[in-house]
Amino acid sequence: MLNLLVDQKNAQQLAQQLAQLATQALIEEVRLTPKPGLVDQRNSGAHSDLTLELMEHSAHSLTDTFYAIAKASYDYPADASLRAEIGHLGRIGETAMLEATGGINTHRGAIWALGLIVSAAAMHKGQSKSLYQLTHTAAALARIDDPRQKQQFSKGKHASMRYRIPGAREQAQQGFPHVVQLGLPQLRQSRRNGASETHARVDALLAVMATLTDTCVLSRGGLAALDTIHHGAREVLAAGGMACARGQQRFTQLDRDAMQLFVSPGGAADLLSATLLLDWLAPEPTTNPN
Ligand SMILES: CC(C)(COP(=O)(O)OP(=O)(O)OC[C@H]1O[C@@H](n2cnc3c(N)ncnc32)[C@H](O)[C@@H]1O)[C@@H](O)C(=O)NCCC(=O)NCCS
Ligand SMILES: Nc1ncnc2c1ncn2[C@@H]1O[C@H](COP(=O)(O)OP(=O)(O)OP(=O)(O)O)[C@@H](O)[C@H]1O
Repeated sequence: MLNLLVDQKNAQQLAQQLAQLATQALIEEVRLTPKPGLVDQRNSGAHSDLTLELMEHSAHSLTDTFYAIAKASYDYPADASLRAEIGHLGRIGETAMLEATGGINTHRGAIWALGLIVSAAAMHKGQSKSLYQLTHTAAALARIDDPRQKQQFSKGKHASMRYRIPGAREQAQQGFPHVVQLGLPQLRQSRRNGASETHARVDALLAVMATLTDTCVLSRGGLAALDTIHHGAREVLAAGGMACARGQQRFTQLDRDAMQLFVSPGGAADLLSATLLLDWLAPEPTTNPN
């Protein structure tokens, strides 16, 4: 699949492939189990209105949006006109998601993060395998003002202003530092250490959670809850991660804390999807045995 992507010259085929990969990243994120406070295969975490089935249905409803974003971005520069178009398509995607879920927000933050990465990959015609090039291009697009963006209330914006912390917008504008510097390196390090793919992915989620100013957690639980989540995630990793018994014991505590505080690290989950997508688009260079 990856070789095909690199050789791809046709806008339509590339768009199809990117849309499938983005959808797959969402599906694999939600199926990953266990995740603290989040929807997974065990339960709905700290969500009374979300289920695994609804999240998967939502993910599939977004394939057309990712396709349209890739098609519009193919071989284009990150300029004001593309920003306006991608903003427009992103909002159509949000509407499609709400129609598919009966008005429930399942993937708003994910449309933003994955939409920008899909756009960047298509701008480079699927030919860039460089993590930095892809995230720099996505960031350049995110930094351009969207002329058609309405000034409306959002819980994320409110939390960002109230606590004076960066949220989803800034994470993208800075080139996804929690993915590039934390999630992806942890995913690959855990694999190298011999962890199973599931454990490596949970470790990657925890590496993001350990410092992310997640407006989902802040909106519901405030700074004290965010501190508990940060501390808990760090402790699991410090105990050796999910591949070892002590890490798993500490994880159980974090899982209980998230449920008791009734918080869900949705922003970290979105960035795990972004980590998976970038892992596929910009695979780790294999060392030459010679
Ligand atoms: C920037 C977005 C995410 C709005 O974010 P805002 O902070 O206003 O808050 P909102 O509460 O609606 O959504 C935030 C969501 O982001 C995720 N999130 C929360 N904290 C973080 C964080 N620190 N880092 C990354 N993601 C986070 C969570 O899933 C959360 O639910 C986005 O929906 C938007 O502006 N869309 C407009 C359409 C657009 O321009 N699309 C272009 C690309 S597709
Ligand atoms: N597995 C997951 N479980 C829960 N949320 C997830 C998961 N994966 C991604 N998310 C992200 O978490 C966000 C959920 O949003 P949030 O928790 O703010 O829900 P809400 O309905 O807007 O708020 P609230 O439930 O507090 O009223 C979505 O935008 C989505 O992108």
